[in-house]
Amino acid sequence: MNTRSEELAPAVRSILEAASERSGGDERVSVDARSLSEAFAAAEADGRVPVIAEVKPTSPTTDGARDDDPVALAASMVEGGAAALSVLTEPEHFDGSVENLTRVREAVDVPVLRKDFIVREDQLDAAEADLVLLIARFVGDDLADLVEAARDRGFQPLVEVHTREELAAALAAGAELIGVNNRDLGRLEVDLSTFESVAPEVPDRVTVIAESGITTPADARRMREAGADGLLIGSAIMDSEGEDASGTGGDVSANTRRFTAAESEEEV
Ligand SMILES: O=P(O)(O)OC[C@@H](O)[C@@H](O)c1c[nH]c2ccccc12
Repeated sequence: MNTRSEELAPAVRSILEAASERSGGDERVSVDARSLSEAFAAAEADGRVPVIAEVKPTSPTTDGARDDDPVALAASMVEGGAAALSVLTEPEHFDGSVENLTRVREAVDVPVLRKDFIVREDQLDAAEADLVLLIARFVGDDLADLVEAARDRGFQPLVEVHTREELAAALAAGAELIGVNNRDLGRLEVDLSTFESVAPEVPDRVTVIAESGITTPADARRMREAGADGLLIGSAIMDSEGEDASGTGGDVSANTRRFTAAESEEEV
């Protein structure tokens, strides 16, 4: 593994240590995946911004945790127009679980991404999902093998990058779905100009998703103008803070709608 661990934030180092020790599934999974590109096309046809809404109970950069039922959260996200969902399965730092993912996927009919720190092939077998995240920086030279291993099982691999170098590695590994993470895993800081500088290098045939730090509808429009086919949004949708008298700040469905409706006339 080529993780350049000396450049990683301590929280991320601890996440990776835990990930390398986590066991995978006993049996190889075989999934019949729901297509992300079809889900994005359906959202576009309907005038919705294609949003992957993320069920993330907590994270190293979040204060507090949300302990609502993940299935109820997922249903609200779909009601708010989310084209797809992302479910954290990392247990130690994000309060996620494979069980949450499985229950959510059974309850909705949109594609579901498994969000975790996969570093070995057997870890792909821990759960069925439509998409799996592979983080270029953490898998290093194993990227092409993991992309292939994921496809062999029926998953659509989403390869996460943060720099142009990682983008080049993702393309060389045959990635067709690429997420540009605006969060730097070294300092854990978010900068939306990351997407703006990396996205122009992505070939048209590749689907590109802007990840992290999208907190307002204006941010969503900014990422779309920079070429995002879809947006991955967690905290701003999960947020129960900022609840106003009408309670809308904590309403996951309304929070989702703010982003899916960011390009429509009646945007609020
Ligand atoms: O909560 P945000 O800033 O909207 O970010 C969502 C998502 O991009 C973020 O959770 C994320 C991006 N890449 C990851 C890798 C692992 C865990 C989490 C992530």
